[in-house]
Amino acid sequence: VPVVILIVGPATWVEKFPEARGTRQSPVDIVTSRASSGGSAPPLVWRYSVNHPRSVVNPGYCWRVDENGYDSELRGGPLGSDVYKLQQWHCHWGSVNGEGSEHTVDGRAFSGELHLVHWNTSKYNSFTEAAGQPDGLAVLGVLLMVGSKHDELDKVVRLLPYIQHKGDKVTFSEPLNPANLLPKRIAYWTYPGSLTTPPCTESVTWILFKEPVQVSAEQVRLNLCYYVNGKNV
Ligand SMILES: NS(=O)(=O)c1ccc(-n2ccn(-c3ccc(F)cc3F)c2=O)cc1
Ligand SMILES: [Zn+2]
Repeated sequence: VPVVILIVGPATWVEKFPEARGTRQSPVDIVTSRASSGGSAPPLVWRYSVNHPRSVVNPGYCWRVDENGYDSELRGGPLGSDVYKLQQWHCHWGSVNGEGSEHTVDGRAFSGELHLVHWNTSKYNSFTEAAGQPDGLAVLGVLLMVGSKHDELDKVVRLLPYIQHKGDKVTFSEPLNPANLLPKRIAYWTYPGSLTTPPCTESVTWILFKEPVQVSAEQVRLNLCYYVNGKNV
Protein backbone atom coordinates (compact mmCIF):
# COMPACT_ATOMS: atom_id res chain seq x y z
CA VAL A 1 0.00 0.00 0.00
CA PRO A 2 1.63 3.28 -1.04
CA VAL A 3 2.45 5.35 2.04
CA VAL A 4 1.31 8.96 1.71
CA ILE A 5 3.39 11.20 3.95
CA LEU A 6 1.60 14.50 4.57
CA ILE A 7 4.24 17.12 5.42
CA VAL A 8 2.61 20.08 7.16
CA GLY A 9 5.51 21.29 9.24
CA PRO A 10 8.22 23.89 8.59
CA ALA A 11 9.49 21.98 5.55
CA THR A 12 6.43 23.11 3.55
CA TRP A 13 6.46 26.73 4.71
CA VAL A 14 8.92 27.76 1.98
CA GLU A 15 6.26 27.07 -0.67
CA LYS A 16 3.94 29.76 0.61
CA PHE A 17 6.39 31.93 2.56
CA PRO A 18 9.57 32.49 0.53
CA GLU A 19 11.08 34.34 3.52
CA ALA A 20 11.42 30.94 5.18
CA ARG A 21 14.30 30.22 2.76
CA GLY A 22 16.16 33.28 4.05
CA THR A 23 19.53 33.74 5.72
CA ARG A 24 18.35 34.86 9.18
CA GLN A 25 15.71 32.28 10.07
CA SER A 26 14.65 31.60 13.66
CA PRO A 27 14.65 29.64 15.90
CA VAL A 28 18.28 28.68 16.22
CA ASP A 29 20.43 26.64 18.60
CA ILE A 30 22.40 29.02 20.82
CA VAL A 31 25.97 27.65 20.88
CA THR A 32 27.10 29.39 24.06
CA SER A 33 30.82 28.88 23.35
CA ARG A 34 30.44 30.86 20.13
CA ALA A 35 28.48 33.78 21.62
CA SER A 36 30.59 36.94 21.82
CA SER A 37 30.44 38.98 25.03
CA GLY A 38 28.05 41.90 25.07
CA GLY A 39 30.87 44.46 24.97
CA SER A 40 29.66 47.97 25.74
CA ALA A 41 25.98 47.55 24.79
CA PRO A 42 23.76 49.90 26.83
CA PRO A 43 21.39 48.25 29.34
CA LEU A 44 18.09 46.87 28.08
CA VAL A 45 15.25 48.92 29.61
CA TRP A 46 11.48 48.17 29.65
CA ARG A 47 8.32 49.70 31.10
CA TYR A 48 4.90 48.05 30.78
CA SER A 49 1.34 49.20 31.50
CA VAL A 50 -0.23 47.05 34.23
CA ASN A 51 -3.85 48.13 34.71
CA HIS A 52 -5.52 47.80 31.34
CA PRO A 53 -7.87 45.23 29.74
CA ARG A 54 -6.07 42.45 27.90
CA SER A 55 -7.47 39.67 25.72
CA VAL A 56 -6.36 36.05 25.69
CA VAL A 57 -6.89 34.50 22.26
CA ASN A 58 -6.56 30.96 20.94
CA PRO A 59 -4.88 31.64 17.57
CA GLY A 60 -4.82 27.94 16.74
CA TYR A 61 -1.58 27.24 18.51
CA CYS A 62 -1.09 27.71 22.25
CA TRP A 63 -2.47 31.11 23.39
CA ARG A 64 -1.74 34.79 22.75
CA VAL A 65 -2.34 37.87 24.95
CA ASP A 66 -3.05 41.07 23.01
CA GLU A 67 -1.96 44.32 24.68
CA ASN A 68 -4.72 46.24 22.87
CA GLY A 69 -2.48 49.21 22.05
CA TYR A 70 -1.81 50.33 25.65
CA ASP A 71 1.45 52.10 26.20
CA SER A 72 4.74 50.35 26.94
CA GLU A 73 8.41 50.79 26.05
CA LEU A 74 11.41 48.58 25.31
CA ARG A 75 14.70 50.28 24.49
CA GLY A 76 18.50 50.00 24.77
CA GLY A 77 20.55 46.81 24.53
CA PRO A 78 20.86 45.89 20.82
CA LEU A 79 17.99 48.20 19.82
CA GLY A 80 20.08 51.30 19.11
CA SER A 81 18.17 54.52 19.76
CA ASP A 82 14.78 53.14 18.73
CA VAL A 83 11.86 52.63 21.13
CA TYR A 84 9.72 49.49 20.75
CA LYS A 85 6.19 48.86 22.02
CA LEU A 86 4.68 45.57 23.28
CA GLN A 87 2.06 44.28 20.83
CA GLN A 88 1.36 40.79 22.12
CA TRP A 89 2.88 37.92 24.03
CA HIS A 90 2.34 34.20 23.57
CA CYS A 91 3.83 30.85 24.40
CA HIS A 92 5.14 27.72 22.74
CA TRP A 93 4.79 24.37 24.48
CA GLY A 94 5.79 20.92 23.35
CA SER A 95 3.60 17.86 23.14
CA VAL A 96 5.66 16.22 25.88
CA ASN A 97 7.42 17.81 28.80
CA GLY A 98 10.99 18.98 28.31
CA GLU A 99 10.79 19.66 24.61
CA GLY A 100 8.55 22.63 23.99
CA SER A 101 10.89 25.53 23.46
CA GLU A 102 11.68 26.89 20.02
CA HIS A 103 15.24 28.00 20.76
CA THR A 104 17.66 25.45 22.19
CA VAL A 105 20.81 26.20 24.20
CA ASP A 106 23.78 23.97 23.39
CA GLY A 107 21.28 21.54 21.89
CA ARG A 108 19.10 21.52 25.01
CA ALA A 109 15.37 22.21 24.68
CA PHE A 110 13.22 23.57 27.51
CA SER A 111 9.62 22.79 28.47
CA GLY A 112 8.28 25.93 26.85
CA GLU A 113 9.14 29.41 25.65
CA LEU A 114 7.37 32.74 26.16
CA HIS A 115 7.67 35.46 23.49
CA LEU A 116 6.96 39.14 24.13
CA VAL A 117 6.57 40.72 20.67
CA HIS A 118 7.43 44.44 20.34
CA TRP A 119 7.46 46.75 17.29
CA ASN A 120 9.60 49.79 16.43
CA THR A 121 7.47 52.89 17.06
CA SER A 122 10.40 55.24 16.40
CA LYS A 123 10.52 54.28 12.71
CA TYR A 124 7.14 52.78 11.79
CA ASN A 125 3.48 53.69 12.16
CA SER A 126 1.96 50.30 12.81
CA PHE A 127 2.78 46.75 13.84
CA THR A 128 1.81 45.56 10.35
CA GLU A 129 4.31 47.92 8.72
CA ALA A 130 7.06 47.15 11.24
CA ALA A 131 6.57 43.38 10.87
CA GLY A 132 7.93 43.64 7.30
CA GLN A 133 11.10 45.58 8.16
CA PRO A 134 14.53 44.18 9.16
CA ASP A 135 14.56 46.40 12.29
CA GLY A 136 10.81 46.34 12.76
CA LEU A 137 10.34 43.86 15.62
CA ALA A 138 12.07 42.92 18.87
CA VAL A 139 11.01 39.74 20.67
CA LEU A 140 11.99 38.98 24.27
CA GLY A 141 12.30 35.21 24.65
CA VAL A 142 11.91 33.56 28.07
CA LEU A 143 12.81 29.88 28.45
CA LEU A 144 10.37 27.98 30.69
CA MET A 145 11.32 25.02 32.88
CA VAL A 146 9.24 22.94 35.29
CA GLY A 147 9.63 24.07 38.90
CA SER A 148 7.53 26.27 41.15
CA LYS A 149 4.21 27.75 40.09
CA HIS A 150 4.37 31.08 38.26
CA ASP A 151 1.76 33.38 39.77
CA GLU A 152 1.76 36.06 37.04
CA LEU A 153 1.51 33.50 34.25
CA ASP A 154 -1.30 31.81 36.19
CA LYS A 155 -3.50 34.85 35.51
CA VAL A 156 -3.56 33.61 31.90
CA VAL A 157 -3.33 29.84 32.44
CA ARG A 158 -6.50 29.89 34.58
CA LEU A 159 -8.41 31.41 31.62
CA LEU A 160 -7.42 28.67 29.15
CA PRO A 161 -10.53 26.54 29.82
CA TYR A 162 -12.53 29.43 28.28
CA ILE A 163 -10.61 29.52 24.97
CA GLN A 164 -10.50 25.85 24.06
CA HIS A 165 -11.10 26.34 20.35
CA LYS A 166 -9.30 28.28 17.64
CA GLY A 167 -10.58 31.84 17.46
CA ASP A 168 -11.94 31.86 21.04
CA LYS A 169 -11.12 35.04 22.96
CA VAL A 170 -11.68 36.21 26.53
CA THR A 171 -10.96 39.72 27.85
CA PHE A 172 -9.76 40.26 31.42
CA SER A 173 -8.85 43.36 33.37
CA GLU A 174 -7.01 41.83 36.32
CA PRO A 175 -3.81 43.88 36.76
CA LEU A 176 -0.87 42.06 35.20
CA ASN A 177 2.71 43.24 34.81
CA PRO A 178 4.48 41.61 31.84
CA ALA A 179 7.79 42.53 33.53
CA ASN A 180 6.95 39.82 36.10
CA LEU A 181 7.18 37.24 33.31
CA LEU A 182 10.89 37.99 32.88
CA PRO A 183 13.69 36.29 34.83
CA LYS A 184 15.40 38.04 37.74
CA ARG A 185 18.80 38.03 36.04
CA ILE A 186 18.48 39.86 32.73
CA ALA A 187 21.60 38.56 30.96
CA TYR A 188 20.61 37.64 27.38
CA TRP A 189 21.77 36.42 23.98
CA THR A 190 20.76 38.51 20.97
CA TYR A 191 20.84 37.90 17.21
CA PRO A 192 19.07 39.14 14.06
CA GLY A 193 16.37 36.60 13.16
CA SER A 194 12.83 36.07 12.00
CA LEU A 195 9.31 35.18 13.02
CA THR A 196 9.49 31.49 13.96
CA THR A 197 6.20 30.65 12.24
CA PRO A 198 4.65 31.86 8.97
CA PRO A 199 5.10 34.42 7.49
CA CYS A 200 8.67 33.80 8.85
CA THR A 201 9.53 37.43 8.05
CA GLU A 202 13.15 38.37 8.78
CA SER A 203 12.19 41.36 10.90
CA VAL A 204 13.03 40.27 14.45
CA THR A 205 15.88 41.32 16.73
CA TRP A 206 15.84 38.34 19.08
CA ILE A 207 16.68 38.91 22.76
CA LEU A 208 16.69 35.56 24.58
CA PHE A 209 17.21 35.67 28.34
CA LYS A 210 19.81 33.20 29.64
CA GLU A 211 18.01 32.42 32.91
CA PRO A 212 14.99 30.11 32.55
CA VAL A 213 11.80 30.99 34.43
CA GLN A 214 10.00 28.30 36.44
CA VAL A 215 6.40 27.21 35.87
CA SER A 216 4.68 24.35 37.68
CA ALA A 217 4.12 20.91 36.14
CA GLU A 218 0.38 21.58 36.46
CA GLN A 219 0.75 24.80 34.46
CA VAL A 220 2.62 22.89 31.73
CA ARG A 221 -0.05 20.17 31.77
CA LEU A 222 -2.85 22.74 31.48
CA ASN A 223 -1.09 24.35 28.54
CA LEU A 224 -0.45 21.00 26.93
CA CYS A 225 -4.04 19.99 27.55
CA TYR A 226 -5.63 23.11 26.07
CA TYR A 227 -2.79 23.41 23.62
CA VAL A 228 -3.83 20.01 22.37
CA ASN A 229 -7.56 20.81 22.50
CA GLY A 230 -7.15 24.41 21.32
CA LYS A 231 -4.72 23.73 18.52
CA ASN A 232 -6.15 20.30 18.01
CA VAL A 233 -2.63 18.88 17.49
N1 LIG B 1 7.03 33.08 17.54
S1 LIG B 1 7.36 34.58 17.11
O1 LIG B 1 8.57 34.59 16.33
O2 LIG B 1 7.37 35.44 18.30
C1 LIG B 1 6.09 35.14 16.11
C2 LIG B 1 5.71 34.38 15.01
C3 LIG B 1 4.72 34.85 14.14
C4 LIG B 1 4.11 36.07 14.40
N2 LIG B 1 3.13 36.54 13.51
C5 LIG B 1 2.33 35.75 12.71
C6 LIG B 1 1.55 36.59 11.95
N3 LIG B 1 1.91 37.86 12.34
C7 LIG B 1 1.37 39.04 11.83
C8 LIG B 1 0.12 39.45 12.21
C9 LIG B 1 -0.39 40.63 11.71
C10 LIG B 1 0.39 41.37 10.83
F1 LIG B 1 -0.09 42.52 10.36
C11 LIG B 1 1.65 40.97 10.46
C12 LIG B 1 2.14 39.78 10.97
F2 LIG B 1 3.36 39.35 10.65
C13 LIG B 1 2.87 37.84 13.29
O3 LIG B 1 3.36 38.82 13.78
C14 LIG B 1 4.47 36.83 15.52
C15 LIG B 1 5.47 36.36 16.38
ZN1 LIG C 1 6.62 32.81 19.44
